[in-house]
Amino acid sequence: MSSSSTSSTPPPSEAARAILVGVDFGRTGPHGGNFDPSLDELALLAESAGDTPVARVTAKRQAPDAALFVGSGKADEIKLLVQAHQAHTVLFDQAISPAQQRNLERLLGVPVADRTALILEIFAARAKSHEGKLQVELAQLQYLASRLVRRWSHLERQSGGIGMRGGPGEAQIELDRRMIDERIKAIKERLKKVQRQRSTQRRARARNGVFRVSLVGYTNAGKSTLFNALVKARTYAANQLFATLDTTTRSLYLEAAGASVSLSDTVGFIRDLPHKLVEAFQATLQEAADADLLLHVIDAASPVLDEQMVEVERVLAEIGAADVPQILVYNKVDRLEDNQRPREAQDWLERDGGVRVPRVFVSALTGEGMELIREQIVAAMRAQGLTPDLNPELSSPSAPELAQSDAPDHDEAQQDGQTQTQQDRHEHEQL
Ligand SMILES: Nc1nc2c(ncn2[C@@H]2O[C@H](COP(=O)(O)OP(=O)(O)OP(=O)(O)O)[C@@H](O)[C@H]2O)c(=O)[nH]1
Ligand SMILES: [Mg+2]
Repeated sequence: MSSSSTSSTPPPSEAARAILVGVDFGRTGPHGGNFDPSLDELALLAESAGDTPVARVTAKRQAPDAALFVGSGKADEIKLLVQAHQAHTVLFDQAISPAQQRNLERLLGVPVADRTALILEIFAARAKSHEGKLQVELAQLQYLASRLVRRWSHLERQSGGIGMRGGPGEAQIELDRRMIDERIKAIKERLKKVQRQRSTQRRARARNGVFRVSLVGYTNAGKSTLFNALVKARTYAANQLFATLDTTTRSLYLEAAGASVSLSDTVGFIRDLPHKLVEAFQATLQEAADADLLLHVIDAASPVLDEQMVEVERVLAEIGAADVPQILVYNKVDRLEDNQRPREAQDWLERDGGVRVPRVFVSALTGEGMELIREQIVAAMRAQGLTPDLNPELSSPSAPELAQSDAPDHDEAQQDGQTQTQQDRHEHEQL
Protein backbone atom coordinates (compact mmCIF):
# COMPACT_ATOMS: atom_id res chain seq x y z
CA MET A 1 0.00 0.00 0.00
CA SER A 2 3.04 2.14 0.00
CA SER A 3 4.77 3.56 -3.03
CA SER A 4 7.63 5.97 -3.01
CA SER A 5 10.35 7.81 -4.80
CA THR A 6 13.79 8.71 -3.59
CA SER A 7 16.33 11.05 -5.06
CA SER A 8 19.60 12.33 -3.75
CA THR A 9 22.39 14.79 -4.34
CA PRO A 10 26.03 14.46 -3.28
CA PRO A 11 26.56 15.33 0.40
CA PRO A 12 28.18 18.69 1.09
CA SER A 13 30.98 18.82 3.58
CA GLU A 14 29.94 21.24 6.31
CA ALA A 15 26.34 22.38 6.85
CA ALA A 16 23.87 20.18 8.71
CA ARG A 17 22.80 17.54 6.23
CA ALA A 18 19.06 16.95 6.20
CA ILE A 19 16.85 14.20 4.81
CA LEU A 20 13.47 15.57 3.68
CA VAL A 21 10.33 13.48 4.04
CA GLY A 22 6.82 14.14 2.73
CA VAL A 23 3.81 11.87 2.88
CA ASP A 24 0.92 11.91 0.43
CA PHE A 25 -2.30 11.08 2.25
CA GLY A 26 -4.38 11.67 -0.86
CA ARG A 27 -6.72 14.55 -1.53
CA THR A 28 -9.36 13.57 0.97
CA GLY A 29 -9.39 13.17 4.70
CA PRO A 30 -8.02 15.36 7.47
CA HIS A 31 -4.41 15.10 6.31
CA GLY A 32 -5.01 15.49 2.60
CA GLY A 33 -4.72 18.38 0.24
CA ASN A 34 -1.33 19.83 1.06
CA PHE A 35 1.13 17.30 -0.28
CA ASP A 36 3.96 18.80 -2.31
CA PRO A 37 5.52 15.96 -4.32
CA SER A 38 8.60 18.03 -5.15
CA LEU A 39 9.32 18.94 -1.51
CA ASP A 40 10.83 22.11 -2.98
CA GLU A 41 9.31 24.38 -0.37
CA LEU A 42 10.52 22.13 2.46
CA ALA A 43 13.97 22.24 0.85
CA LEU A 44 13.88 26.05 0.86
CA LEU A 45 12.70 26.05 4.46
CA ALA A 46 15.58 23.70 5.37
CA GLU A 47 18.10 25.89 3.58
CA SER A 48 16.66 29.00 5.19
CA ALA A 49 17.20 27.29 8.57
CA GLY A 50 20.84 26.61 7.66
CA ASP A 51 20.49 22.95 6.73
CA THR A 52 21.47 21.34 3.44
CA PRO A 53 19.01 18.86 1.98
CA VAL A 54 20.86 15.74 0.83
CA ALA A 55 17.96 13.43 0.02
CA ARG A 56 14.22 13.58 -0.49
CA VAL A 57 11.84 10.78 0.36
CA THR A 58 8.14 10.64 -0.40
CA ALA A 59 5.61 8.04 0.58
CA LYS A 60 1.93 7.41 0.01
CA ARG A 61 -0.31 6.33 2.84
CA GLN A 62 -3.97 6.20 3.78
CA ALA A 63 -3.33 7.67 7.22
CA PRO A 64 -0.33 8.41 9.44
CA ASP A 65 1.15 5.48 11.35
CA ALA A 66 0.38 6.09 15.02
CA ALA A 67 3.90 5.29 16.18
CA LEU A 68 6.16 6.43 13.35
CA PHE A 69 4.01 8.65 11.10
CA VAL A 70 5.39 6.68 8.12
CA GLY A 71 5.25 2.90 7.83
CA SER A 72 8.00 0.84 9.41
CA GLY A 73 9.41 -0.16 6.01
CA LYS A 74 9.65 3.50 5.02
CA ALA A 75 11.21 4.33 8.38
CA ASP A 76 13.91 1.71 7.74
CA GLU A 77 14.50 3.22 4.30
CA ILE A 78 14.96 6.65 5.89
CA LYS A 79 17.35 5.14 8.41
CA LEU A 80 19.51 3.72 5.61
CA LEU A 81 19.56 7.15 3.96
CA VAL A 82 20.58 8.79 7.22
CA GLN A 83 23.49 6.40 7.45
CA ALA A 84 24.45 6.62 3.77
CA HIS A 85 24.51 10.41 3.83
CA GLN A 86 25.69 10.73 7.42
CA ALA A 87 22.73 13.05 7.85
CA HIS A 88 22.34 15.17 10.96
CA THR A 89 18.60 15.55 10.92
CA VAL A 90 15.36 14.36 9.31
CA LEU A 91 12.73 16.96 8.40
CA PHE A 92 9.05 16.18 7.84
CA ASP A 93 6.84 18.31 5.62
CA GLN A 94 3.83 17.65 7.81
CA ALA A 95 3.17 18.03 11.51
CA ILE A 96 4.18 14.99 13.53
CA SER A 97 3.09 14.28 17.07
CA PRO A 98 5.49 14.39 20.02
CA ALA A 99 5.22 10.61 20.37
CA GLN A 100 5.99 10.05 16.70
CA GLN A 101 8.93 12.41 16.96
CA ARG A 102 10.28 10.55 19.98
CA ASN A 103 9.90 7.15 18.31
CA LEU A 104 11.48 8.35 15.09
CA GLU A 105 14.43 9.93 16.90
CA ARG A 106 15.02 6.70 18.77
CA LEU A 107 14.88 4.65 15.58
CA LEU A 108 16.83 7.00 13.33
CA GLY A 109 19.40 8.13 15.87
CA VAL A 110 19.21 11.79 14.80
CA PRO A 111 16.98 14.73 15.76
CA VAL A 112 13.69 14.88 13.87
CA ALA A 113 11.77 18.09 13.22
CA ASP A 114 8.58 18.96 11.42
CA ARG A 115 7.55 21.93 9.35
CA THR A 116 6.25 23.91 12.30
CA ALA A 117 9.47 23.50 14.27
CA LEU A 118 11.47 24.47 11.19
CA ILE A 119 9.44 27.63 10.60
CA LEU A 120 9.79 28.60 14.26
CA GLU A 121 13.53 28.01 14.04
CA ILE A 122 13.85 30.31 11.03
CA PHE A 123 11.81 32.97 12.77
CA ALA A 124 14.06 32.65 15.85
CA ALA A 125 17.19 33.10 13.79
CA ARG A 126 15.77 36.08 11.89
CA ALA A 127 14.12 38.09 14.64
CA LYS A 128 16.02 41.32 15.14
CA SER A 129 13.74 43.78 16.87
CA HIS A 130 12.84 43.51 20.52
CA GLU A 131 9.22 42.91 19.56
CA GLY A 132 10.14 40.31 16.94
CA LYS A 133 12.20 38.36 19.47
CA LEU A 134 9.42 38.44 22.02
CA GLN A 135 6.90 37.24 19.45
CA VAL A 136 9.12 34.35 18.40
CA GLU A 137 9.82 33.30 21.97
CA LEU A 138 6.11 33.38 22.72
CA ALA A 139 5.33 31.20 19.69
CA GLN A 140 8.08 28.74 20.60
CA LEU A 141 6.97 28.47 24.21
CA GLN A 142 3.39 27.92 23.14
CA TYR A 143 4.56 25.23 20.74
CA LEU A 144 6.56 23.59 23.51
CA ALA A 145 3.74 23.85 26.01
CA SER A 146 1.41 22.10 23.61
CA ARG A 147 3.90 19.25 23.20
CA LEU A 148 5.07 19.01 26.78
CA VAL A 149 4.35 15.36 27.30
CA ARG A 150 7.86 14.40 28.23
CA ARG A 151 10.66 16.10 30.06
CA TRP A 152 12.56 18.41 27.81
CA SER A 153 16.05 17.86 29.00
CA HIS A 154 17.99 20.00 26.60
CA LEU A 155 16.35 23.29 25.85
CA GLU A 156 19.05 25.60 24.75
CA ARG A 157 18.87 29.30 25.31
CA GLN A 158 19.83 31.48 22.38
CA SER A 159 19.64 35.15 21.66
CA GLY A 160 16.64 34.73 19.39
CA GLY A 161 14.70 32.37 21.59
CA ILE A 162 14.82 28.68 22.27
CA GLY A 163 16.32 26.23 19.82
CA MET A 164 13.88 23.56 18.77
CA ARG A 165 16.62 21.04 18.15
CA GLY A 166 18.92 21.45 21.09
CA GLY A 167 22.40 20.05 20.47
CA PRO A 168 25.00 18.61 22.81
CA GLY A 169 27.20 21.13 24.58
CA GLU A 170 24.36 23.63 24.96
CA ALA A 171 23.37 24.77 28.42
CA GLN A 172 21.01 22.21 29.85
CA ILE A 173 17.99 23.92 31.28
CA GLU A 174 15.03 22.14 32.73
CA LEU A 175 11.75 23.96 32.53
CA ASP A 176 8.57 22.49 33.80
CA ARG A 177 5.20 23.45 32.48
CA ARG A 178 4.62 25.96 35.25
CA MET A 179 7.78 27.81 34.43
CA ILE A 180 6.85 27.88 30.77
CA ASP A 181 3.42 29.20 31.62
CA GLU A 182 4.92 31.91 33.78
CA ARG A 183 7.32 32.90 31.05
CA ILE A 184 4.46 33.00 28.52
CA LYS A 185 2.56 35.32 30.84
CA ALA A 186 5.55 37.59 31.30
CA ILE A 187 6.21 37.82 27.56
CA LYS A 188 2.57 38.58 26.85
CA GLU A 189 2.76 41.45 29.33
CA ARG A 190 5.87 42.86 27.71
CA LEU A 191 4.41 42.44 24.26
CA LYS A 192 1.34 44.35 25.34
CA LYS A 193 3.53 47.30 26.28
CA VAL A 194 5.40 47.24 22.98
CA GLN A 195 2.12 46.94 21.15
CA ARG A 196 0.68 49.94 22.92
CA GLN A 197 3.61 51.98 21.61
CA ARG A 198 3.08 50.58 18.16
CA SER A 199 -0.59 51.48 18.10
CA THR A 200 0.25 54.98 19.29
CA GLN A 201 2.60 55.34 16.33
CA ARG A 202 -0.07 53.97 14.02
CA ARG A 203 -2.61 56.40 15.39
CA ALA A 204 -0.18 59.26 14.84
CA ARG A 205 0.22 58.22 11.23
CA ALA A 206 -3.54 57.92 10.80
CA ARG A 207 -4.02 61.37 12.29
CA ASN A 208 -1.55 62.80 9.86
CA GLY A 209 -3.89 61.64 7.15
CA VAL A 210 -1.28 59.42 5.57
CA PHE A 211 -2.69 56.75 3.29
CA ARG A 212 -1.23 53.43 4.39
CA VAL A 213 -0.21 50.78 1.90
CA SER A 214 1.06 47.35 3.00
CA LEU A 215 2.89 44.78 0.93
CA VAL A 216 1.59 41.31 1.71
CA GLY A 217 2.08 37.96 0.06
CA TYR A 218 3.56 34.51 0.13
CA THR A 219 7.11 34.26 1.42
CA ASN A 220 9.75 34.81 -1.29
CA ALA A 221 7.23 36.42 -3.68
CA GLY A 222 9.47 39.48 -3.93
CA LYS A 223 7.85 41.92 -1.48
CA SER A 224 11.12 43.36 -0.18
CA THR A 225 12.58 43.65 -3.67
CA LEU A 226 9.46 45.49 -4.75
CA PHE A 227 9.57 47.67 -1.65
CA ASN A 228 13.17 48.62 -2.45
CA ALA A 229 12.32 49.31 -6.09
CA LEU A 230 9.41 51.56 -5.14
CA VAL A 231 10.98 53.58 -2.33
CA LYS A 232 14.62 53.16 -3.34
CA ALA A 233 15.43 51.63 0.03
CA ARG A 234 17.80 48.80 0.81
CA THR A 235 15.77 46.39 2.86
CA TYR A 236 17.17 42.87 3.09
CA ALA A 237 15.85 40.75 0.22
CA ALA A 238 17.10 37.25 -0.43
CA ASN A 239 16.18 33.92 -1.88
CA GLN A 240 15.25 32.65 1.55
CA LEU A 241 11.95 31.99 3.20
CA PHE A 242 11.07 34.61 5.80
CA ALA A 243 13.94 36.92 4.93
CA THR A 244 11.76 39.67 6.36
CA LEU A 245 10.35 39.44 9.87
CA ASP A 246 10.13 42.99 11.08
CA THR A 247 7.91 45.51 9.39
CA THR A 248 9.71 48.38 7.65
CA THR A 249 7.82 51.52 6.68
CA ARG A 250 8.91 54.25 4.29
CA SER A 251 7.25 57.19 2.69
CA LEU A 252 6.46 56.92 -1.02
CA TYR A 253 5.78 60.12 -2.93
CA LEU A 254 3.19 59.84 -5.71
CA GLU A 255 3.35 62.69 -8.11
CA ALA A 256 -0.05 62.03 -9.67
CA ALA A 257 -1.65 62.38 -6.24
CA GLY A 258 0.61 65.20 -5.15
CA ALA A 259 0.95 63.28 -1.91
CA SER A 260 3.03 60.77 -0.04
CA VAL A 261 1.69 57.46 1.18
CA SER A 262 3.35 55.19 3.73
CA LEU A 263 4.50 51.87 2.35
CA SER A 264 5.16 48.91 4.67
CA ASP A 265 7.08 45.74 3.91
CA THR A 266 5.83 42.84 6.03
CA VAL A 267 6.49 39.24 6.99
CA GLY A 268 5.56 36.69 4.33
CA PHE A 269 2.93 33.99 4.66
CA ILE A 270 3.30 30.27 4.03
CA ARG A 271 0.91 27.35 3.89
CA ASP A 272 0.29 25.64 7.23
CA LEU A 273 1.61 28.68 9.03
CA PRO A 274 1.50 27.52 12.62
CA HIS A 275 -1.56 28.97 14.24
CA LYS A 276 0.36 29.88 17.39
CA LEU A 277 2.77 31.84 15.27
CA VAL A 278 -0.03 33.85 13.73
CA GLU A 279 -1.29 34.50 17.23
CA ALA A 280 2.10 35.56 18.51
CA PHE A 281 2.69 37.76 15.46
CA GLN A 282 -0.73 39.37 15.71
CA ALA A 283 0.75 42.82 16.28
CA THR A 284 3.07 42.59 13.29
CA LEU A 285 0.29 41.25 11.12
CA GLN A 286 -2.02 43.96 12.39
CA GLU A 287 -0.07 46.33 10.19
CA ALA A 288 -1.72 44.68 7.17
CA ALA A 289 -5.17 44.66 8.75
CA ASP A 290 -4.93 48.39 9.46
CA ALA A 291 -3.74 49.33 5.99
CA ASP A 292 -5.90 51.34 3.60
CA LEU A 293 -4.64 49.28 0.70
CA LEU A 294 -2.85 45.98 0.29
CA LEU A 295 -0.40 45.25 -2.50
CA HIS A 296 -0.77 41.49 -2.68
CA VAL A 297 2.50 40.37 -4.25
CA ILE A 298 2.36 37.11 -6.18
CA ASP A 299 5.26 35.17 -7.67
CA ALA A 300 3.93 34.95 -11.24
CA ALA A 301 6.58 32.38 -12.11
CA SER A 302 5.63 29.97 -9.33
CA PRO A 303 4.06 26.72 -10.53
CA VAL A 304 1.83 26.80 -7.46
CA LEU A 305 0.79 30.47 -7.47
CA ASP A 306 -2.91 29.66 -7.11
CA GLU A 307 -2.35 27.67 -3.93
CA GLN A 308 -0.13 30.45 -2.62
CA MET A 309 -2.78 33.08 -3.31
CA VAL A 310 -5.43 31.03 -1.53
CA GLU A 311 -3.13 30.67 1.45
CA VAL A 312 -2.47 34.42 1.60
CA GLU A 313 -6.20 35.14 1.44
CA ARG A 314 -6.75 32.65 4.24
CA VAL A 315 -4.23 34.34 6.53
CA LEU A 316 -5.61 37.78 5.61
CA ALA A 317 -9.07 36.59 6.65
CA GLU A 318 -7.63 35.20 9.88
CA ILE A 319 -6.12 38.56 10.85
CA GLY A 320 -9.22 40.52 9.87
CA ALA A 321 -7.81 42.03 6.67
CA ALA A 322 -10.13 40.32 4.21
CA ASP A 323 -11.99 43.53 3.41
CA VAL A 324 -9.03 45.82 2.87
CA PRO A 325 -8.92 46.80 -0.83
CA GLN A 326 -6.20 45.05 -2.81
CA ILE A 327 -4.07 45.40 -5.88
CA LEU A 328 -2.84 42.05 -7.17
CA VAL A 329 0.80 42.50 -8.14
CA TYR A 330 2.04 39.64 -10.31
CA ASN A 331 5.79 39.93 -9.83
CA LYS A 332 8.75 38.24 -11.56
CA VAL A 333 7.23 38.43 -15.05
CA ASP A 334 10.82 38.58 -16.34
CA ARG A 335 10.94 34.86 -15.58
CA LEU A 336 7.95 34.05 -17.80
CA GLU A 337 8.23 32.82 -21.37
CA ASP A 338 6.80 35.18 -23.96
CA ASN A 339 3.74 32.99 -24.48
CA GLN A 340 3.03 32.93 -20.72
CA ARG A 341 2.94 36.71 -20.45
CA PRO A 342 -0.44 38.42 -20.20
CA ARG A 343 -1.57 40.48 -23.19
CA GLU A 344 -2.19 43.58 -21.08
CA ALA A 345 0.16 44.70 -18.32
CA GLN A 346 -2.86 45.80 -16.31
CA ASP A 347 -6.31 44.22 -16.14
CA TRP A 348 -9.01 43.24 -13.68
CA LEU A 349 -9.90 40.12 -11.81
CA GLU A 350 -13.57 39.63 -11.04
CA ARG A 351 -14.01 38.14 -7.60
CA ASP A 352 -17.02 36.53 -5.97
CA GLY A 353 -19.61 39.18 -5.23
CA GLY A 354 -18.67 41.15 -8.35
CA VAL A 355 -15.71 42.99 -6.80
CA ARG A 356 -13.21 43.95 -9.49
CA VAL A 357 -9.64 43.79 -8.28
CA PRO A 358 -6.92 45.47 -10.35
CA ARG A 359 -4.06 43.26 -11.47
CA VAL A 360 -0.67 44.47 -12.62
CA PHE A 361 2.13 42.40 -14.11
CA VAL A 362 5.56 43.62 -13.09
CA SER A 363 9.16 42.78 -12.36
CA ALA A 364 10.66 44.28 -9.24
CA LEU A 365 14.04 43.08 -10.47
CA THR A 366 14.03 44.88 -13.83
CA GLY A 367 11.76 47.72 -12.69
CA GLU A 368 9.18 46.89 -15.34
CA GLY A 369 5.68 48.02 -14.35
CA MET A 370 6.59 50.12 -11.30
CA GLU A 371 4.67 53.01 -12.82
CA LEU A 372 1.57 50.80 -13.12
CA ILE A 373 1.69 50.13 -9.40
CA ARG A 374 1.94 53.83 -8.62
CA GLU A 375 -1.01 54.53 -10.91
CA GLN A 376 -3.11 51.88 -9.24
CA ILE A 377 -2.27 53.17 -5.77
CA VAL A 378 -3.45 56.62 -6.83
CA ALA A 379 -6.59 55.08 -8.35
CA ALA A 380 -7.27 53.29 -5.06
CA MET A 381 -6.87 56.55 -3.17
CA ARG A 382 -9.37 58.15 -5.54
CA ALA A 383 -11.76 55.24 -5.12
CA GLN A 384 -11.62 55.78 -1.37
CA GLY A 385 -12.31 59.46 -1.83
CA LEU A 386 -8.80 60.40 -0.81
CA THR A 387 -7.47 62.66 -3.50
CA PRO A 388 -5.62 65.86 -2.82
CA ASP A 389 -8.67 67.82 -4.08
CA LEU A 390 -11.07 66.21 -1.64
CA ASN A 391 -8.63 65.97 1.24
CA PRO A 392 -6.06 68.76 1.31
CA GLU A 393 -4.35 67.20 4.35
CA LEU A 394 -3.03 64.50 2.11
CA SER A 395 -0.79 66.82 0.20
CA SER A 396 0.77 68.12 3.40
CA PRO A 397 1.48 65.06 5.53
CA SER A 398 3.93 67.17 7.52
CA ALA A 399 1.18 69.23 9.12
CA PRO A 400 0.15 67.14 12.11
CA GLU A 401 -1.31 70.04 14.15
CA LEU A 402 -3.75 70.80 11.42
CA ALA A 403 -4.80 67.18 11.10
CA GLN A 404 -4.92 66.63 14.82
CA SER A 405 -7.20 69.54 15.51
CA ASP A 406 -10.01 68.07 13.50
CA ALA A 407 -9.71 64.55 14.76
CA PRO A 408 -11.32 64.45 18.21
CA ASP A 409 -14.09 62.12 17.17
CA HIS A 410 -11.54 59.81 15.61
CA ASP A 411 -9.88 59.37 18.97
CA GLU A 412 -13.06 57.89 20.31
CA ALA A 413 -13.24 55.49 17.44
CA GLN A 414 -9.67 54.40 18.06
CA GLN A 415 -10.37 53.65 21.67
CA ASP A 416 -12.78 50.94 20.73
CA GLY A 417 -10.24 49.43 18.44
CA GLN A 418 -11.21 51.04 15.16
CA THR A 419 -8.62 53.08 13.35
CA GLN A 420 -9.30 56.40 11.74
CA THR A 421 -8.65 55.13 8.29
CA GLN A 422 -11.01 52.21 8.74
CA GLN A 423 -13.61 54.70 9.80
CA ASP A 424 -12.75 56.87 6.82
CA ARG A 425 -13.23 53.93 4.55
CA HIS A 426 -16.69 53.29 5.93
CA GLU A 427 -17.57 56.91 5.51
CA HIS A 428 -16.38 56.92 1.93
CA GLU A 429 -18.28 53.77 1.16
CA GLN A 430 -21.40 55.57 2.14
CA LEU A 431 -20.73 58.46 -0.25
N1 LIG B 1 13.56 37.08 -11.47
C1 LIG B 1 13.06 37.84 -10.51
N2 LIG B 1 13.39 37.60 -9.23
C2 LIG B 1 12.87 38.39 -8.28
C3 LIG B 1 11.96 39.45 -8.58
N3 LIG B 1 11.58 40.03 -7.41
C4 LIG B 1 12.24 39.36 -6.44
N4 LIG B 1 13.02 38.38 -6.94
C5 LIG B 1 13.87 37.43 -6.19
O1 LIG B 1 13.07 36.63 -5.36
C6 LIG B 1 13.73 36.35 -4.13
C7 LIG B 1 12.88 36.77 -2.95
O2 LIG B 1 12.78 38.18 -2.93
P1 LIG B 1 12.37 38.98 -1.62
O3 LIG B 1 12.13 40.39 -2.06
O4 LIG B 1 13.31 38.73 -0.50
O5 LIG B 1 10.97 38.28 -1.30
P2 LIG B 1 10.00 38.53 -0.04
O6 LIG B 1 8.61 38.37 -0.56
O7 LIG B 1 10.33 39.82 0.62
O8 LIG B 1 10.37 37.29 0.85
P3 LIG B 1 10.26 37.10 2.47
O9 LIG B 1 10.67 38.36 3.14
O10 LIG B 1 11.21 35.98 2.69
O11 LIG B 1 8.84 36.72 2.73
C8 LIG B 1 15.07 37.09 -4.21
O12 LIG B 1 16.05 36.16 -4.62
C9 LIG B 1 14.82 38.16 -5.26
O13 LIG B 1 15.99 38.53 -5.93
C10 LIG B 1 11.63 39.68 -9.96
O14 LIG B 1 10.84 40.56 -10.33
N5 LIG B 1 12.20 38.84 -10.87
MG1 LIG C 1 10.93 40.19 2.49
